[in-house]
Amino acid sequence: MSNLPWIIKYRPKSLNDVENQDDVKNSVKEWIESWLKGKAENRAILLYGPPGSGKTTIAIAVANDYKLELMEMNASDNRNITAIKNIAEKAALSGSLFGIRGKLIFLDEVDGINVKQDSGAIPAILELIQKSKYPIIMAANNPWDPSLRDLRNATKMIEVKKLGKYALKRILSKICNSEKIQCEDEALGDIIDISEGDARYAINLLQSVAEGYKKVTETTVSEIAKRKERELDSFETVRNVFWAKYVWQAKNAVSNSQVDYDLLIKWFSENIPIQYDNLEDIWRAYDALSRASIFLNRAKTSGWDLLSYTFDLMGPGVAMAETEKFKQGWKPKWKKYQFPQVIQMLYKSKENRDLKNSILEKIGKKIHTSSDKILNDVFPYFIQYSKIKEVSKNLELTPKEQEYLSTISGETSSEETQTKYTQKYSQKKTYRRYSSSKKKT
Ligand SMILES: Nc1ncnc2c1ncn2[C@@H]1O[C@H](COP(=O)(O)OP(=O)(O)OP(=O)(O)O)[C@@H](O)[C@H]1O
Repeated sequence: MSNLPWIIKYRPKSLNDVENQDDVKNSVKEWIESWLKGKAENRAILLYGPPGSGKTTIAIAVANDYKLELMEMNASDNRNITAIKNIAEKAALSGSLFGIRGKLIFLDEVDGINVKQDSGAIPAILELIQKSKYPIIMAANNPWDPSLRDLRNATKMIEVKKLGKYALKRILSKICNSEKIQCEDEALGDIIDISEGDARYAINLLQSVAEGYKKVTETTVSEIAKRKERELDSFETVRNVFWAKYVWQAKNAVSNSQVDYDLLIKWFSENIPIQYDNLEDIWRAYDALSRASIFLNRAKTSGWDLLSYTFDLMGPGVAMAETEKFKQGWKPKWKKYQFPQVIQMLYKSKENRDLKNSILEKIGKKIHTSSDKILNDVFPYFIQYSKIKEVSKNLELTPKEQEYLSTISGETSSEETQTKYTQKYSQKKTYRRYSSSKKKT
């Protein structure tokens, strides 16, 4: 349970728990009750409104309240068209027989249907609406595309407005209480402002701050919000891919990402073993990622049209590596993602290089010699024989430079230092041999 994303853990089970949206709840209740009595004017309803306003939540709550089995499907995934046709066939035949639990069909994201690619999708849904003996709820963010005209005409349209500040505050405060986390009022206010009425975004942000910092304060929220451009986008891309249930979701996540492609590969590489537990899933995900990397390199040299293969492999390839995803009842697992270690190491080594150069410069100034000469002729002996405390004062070394010196010298016995140096030196030689042999070939 603790691994569940909060948007799932705290999704209202009943319409009574859905915050605000009273008009929507009343219209939906009225419609479903008339449906169940066989008196509905409209065979389907279309809930439309901005992301995270509660459309899916309302559909799930209706199914729970009226004890209907929810058949949820994403309309914009073209693999589902055949499934929709099958449901249309079955739904036409079965009907709600006495004693058999009724069903509620939920078609999400009907505005994501690519009419050019899936010309059969809208007719299949229209047929489903006509034939179905079960009620149908559809959801869309933007239902006003001309291609959706027939769907609009075949349904009762219900607008779901974005959530107001008070409703969001109640949702977030309840979560803070249940999770027993310290949440400052002002910090919740900031999360609400940033989220602009999107409950999913607000809850995800709250979870990121709470898991990252334990306390939800104005400072910790602004830390995460400040990093949004730089880091959260990587976190979000990775999360959206791992949580994608459909191929198109995973592909959208990578193709809309602001993160540099090479960097994104490193993010996935770091987090695949964190997200997936099954060894075979991990193997499949790395296999796809390594191919994504090959295509990225080819795209750089042979032409950027190859980039779409990188997207396919890095997004859907990694996302669909998890076999559990294809089973009934799969839910995404919340994992705490990690910044790529390899980049941290690069930062660290750059920082170390800068420290070393500045020490070389300081020694050079004292003995009037170039940094290059110091590096080759003086530095090895300097580390081995000098007393860091003494030279630090003389050279006016900063605390970081002193720390660097003591780390590389290890403040060890000269014998140990010498062994270290010999090893380092022979590594350097090996590297030189390797690079010169590479040049020759
Ligand atoms: N009115 C609400 N009351 C309580 N929680 C809500 C409400 N609306 C949304 N939420 C929370 O926000 C999460 C996201 O909402 P939901 O998935 O229903 O949005 P949506 O409108 O279907 O979004 P999208 O258009 O992106 O599919 C839910 O899991 C739920 O936890």
